[in-house]
Amino acid sequence: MAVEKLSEEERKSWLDALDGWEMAEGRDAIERTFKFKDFSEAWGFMSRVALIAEKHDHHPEWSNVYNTVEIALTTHDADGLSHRDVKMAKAINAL
Ligand SMILES: C[C@H](O)[C@H](O)[C@H]1CNC2=NC(N)=NC(=O)C2=N1
Repeated sequence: MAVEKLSEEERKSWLDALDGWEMAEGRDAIERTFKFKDFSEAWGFMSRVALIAEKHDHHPEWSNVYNTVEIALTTHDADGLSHRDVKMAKAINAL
């Protein structure tokens, strides 16, 4: 299903407002690193993100090493950033 990429205007206003997320190097994606006390807390967070991802039908690219979770958001159906990524980043930040 095709989705529109974010326009220049939308990028300026929306991406700035996303606490902690940065543009990825060399690709049209946003990234954020989350640190937790230990693996159990990191995994708990990932479980909650997984439920949000299913609800939004929008899935993160991510990795976990012990207490650290790295998340990249991009829209495969748009081959770049779309409003879906902004929505998802906001929902993750609200956890
Ligand atoms: C069929 C299904 O709705 C699509 O494949 C969804 C699933 N999750 C997705 N996740 C992400 N990150 N990008 C997508 O384009 C995407 N598309």
